[in-house]
Amino acid sequence: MNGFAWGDEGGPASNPGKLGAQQEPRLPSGGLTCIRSRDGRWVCTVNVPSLYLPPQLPTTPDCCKPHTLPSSLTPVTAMSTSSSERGENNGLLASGAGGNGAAHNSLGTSPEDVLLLEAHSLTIRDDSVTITDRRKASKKRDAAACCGTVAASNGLLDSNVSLHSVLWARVYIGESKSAIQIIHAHVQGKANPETIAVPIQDGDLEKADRWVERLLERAYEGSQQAKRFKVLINPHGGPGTAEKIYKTEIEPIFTAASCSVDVELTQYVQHAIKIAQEIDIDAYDAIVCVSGDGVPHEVFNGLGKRPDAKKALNKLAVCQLPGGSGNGMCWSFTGTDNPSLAAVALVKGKRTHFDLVSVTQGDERILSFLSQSVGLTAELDLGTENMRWMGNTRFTVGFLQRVITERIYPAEVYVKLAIDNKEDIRRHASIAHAPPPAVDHSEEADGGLPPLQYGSIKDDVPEDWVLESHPKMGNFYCGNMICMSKDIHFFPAAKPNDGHMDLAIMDGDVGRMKAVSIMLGAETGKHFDVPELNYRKVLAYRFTPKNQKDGYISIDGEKVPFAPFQAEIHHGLGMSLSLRQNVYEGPILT
Ligand SMILES: Nc1ncnc2c1ncn2[C@@H]1O[C@H](COP(=O)(O)OP(=O)(O)OP(=O)(O)O)[C@@H](O)[C@H]1O
Repeated sequence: MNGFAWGDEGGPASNPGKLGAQQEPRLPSGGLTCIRSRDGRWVCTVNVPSLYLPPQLPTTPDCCKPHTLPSSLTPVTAMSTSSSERGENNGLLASGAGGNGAAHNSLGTSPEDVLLLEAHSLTIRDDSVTITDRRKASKKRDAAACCGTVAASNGLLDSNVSLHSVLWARVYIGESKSAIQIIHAHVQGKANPETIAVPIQDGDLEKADRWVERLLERAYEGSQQAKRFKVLINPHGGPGTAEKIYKTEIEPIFTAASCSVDVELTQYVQHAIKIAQEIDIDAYDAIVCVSGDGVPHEVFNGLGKRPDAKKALNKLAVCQLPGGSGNGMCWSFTGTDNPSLAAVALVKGKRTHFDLVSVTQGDERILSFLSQSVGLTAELDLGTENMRWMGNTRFTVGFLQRVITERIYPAEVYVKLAIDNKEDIRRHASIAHAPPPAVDHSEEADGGLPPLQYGSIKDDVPEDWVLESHPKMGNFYCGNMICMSKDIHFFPAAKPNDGHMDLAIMDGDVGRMKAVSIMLGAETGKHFDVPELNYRKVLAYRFTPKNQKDGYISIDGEKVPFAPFQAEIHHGLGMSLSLRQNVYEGPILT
């Protein structure tokens, strides 16, 4: 064992009594060894597993014989991490992506992860990169080795940046000075690009180049570097602030990450359909909609109208950054509606297939990526337009207004069931990896949209579909994504690419308190267990309104005629970028 040491005149504060009488090393449960030195001071070492140890180092500091501790072997517990990286990041940077590099660091780093310069050492760790001032560090270590004084203070390491927040790195060659520049997202409420510059000598340029390449590889593991974005901004989306949000919060992140951007404002309703129909799919990696859910809905449908629809839907990731009031897609894939944090998630995002749904109504075939709803939810989507200025709050106010009336929306529903009980759904949701896409999504795949497996609304209902009468239906809600808007994880069992739609039906007469508790439970996914919520996984369904002349039907938040419609899933037909591959961000069903 070995480690850093610190001294204290009175012995370790946490355990002075036990250690006071001992001259022999003891090993308390925390992996700490404390001995009293000749001058009466207590010196403690943190025990680090032997994997840390360079063979030439003794197991305890050899008094007055200073040695150099390679920075790659610096005990991880000694690292300092800025408060912003620890938690003020809306959960995004602190996830598996590693907000606190120190806590997650593992024991080994390979030689190419370490760059030793004259004054600094730079080390790529499991989920962070550390930059150490070697002179400062070695002075402190020498002092510790000789005198048993402080070496494990925060001053030992100068910078520790999570790999997730590394946006770019380069070797900058100036006329008189050269430097490695590490551009990272510094998070304080929002993410701001900041540059760390580490001076390098001319003789180090080659190895610096190699190290920078290695850093970018590690920082972008599983993800493409320097993505090419077609950005569509709806200047009228949500509260009408999308353009400003893009300029102030999103563009700086894209620029810092060396992404190329081609920005276009949508000019009119359905403009995004035309753009997606005509876009050169080889020129971009993703279409990023800074908008509500309406623009990505149009983009999917524009891509779906192309003769090479399948290829286009596979090639181009379609993403949303928050420019609307719900921003369900942004929440589901990035876990936030903070524009700059979501932008970091896209820049570092991993390609994830996800399921799309074909909805047929009359002669139309519409692609749906988010949800179809009738009753309460549709009213919230479409009947609260006059409250758009409230942003996300309009859904809460709208809900409270409507739940009082306990309205019902009678309907007849045919379903093609996949999983029909909550226990099995829970089990399904706990499977970590999604099955592979059921359709051919290879780059070579060509042709328009996949054919409808169950026919359209104009065809007879297939024989194995189950007929359900819902004379008191209050809410019909079918979705593909876990999160519909902030704090509404209505489909906690949804997975991006499981080939199922999640269908939730609730009667209108369950009682106001029950309805409120279901909506409140959606924050954590607890509503899933409420018996009054009928939750199934389905492959297809047909919805027919009964005994009503008019009402709202919402497809991805867009109003369609109040008439029968039919829906079926297309396994993994769509593509997006997600913080974690094949995973939605949100509560996990336990
Ligand atoms: N320049 C424009 N003028 C008018 N309408 C537009 C314009 N650009 C896009 N639209 C339309 O705005 C509609 C809504 O778009 P979007 O989803 O971005 O915002 P939203 O509906 O306000 O968002 P949310 O549903 O989250 O409140 C879409 O149908 C789109 O066609």
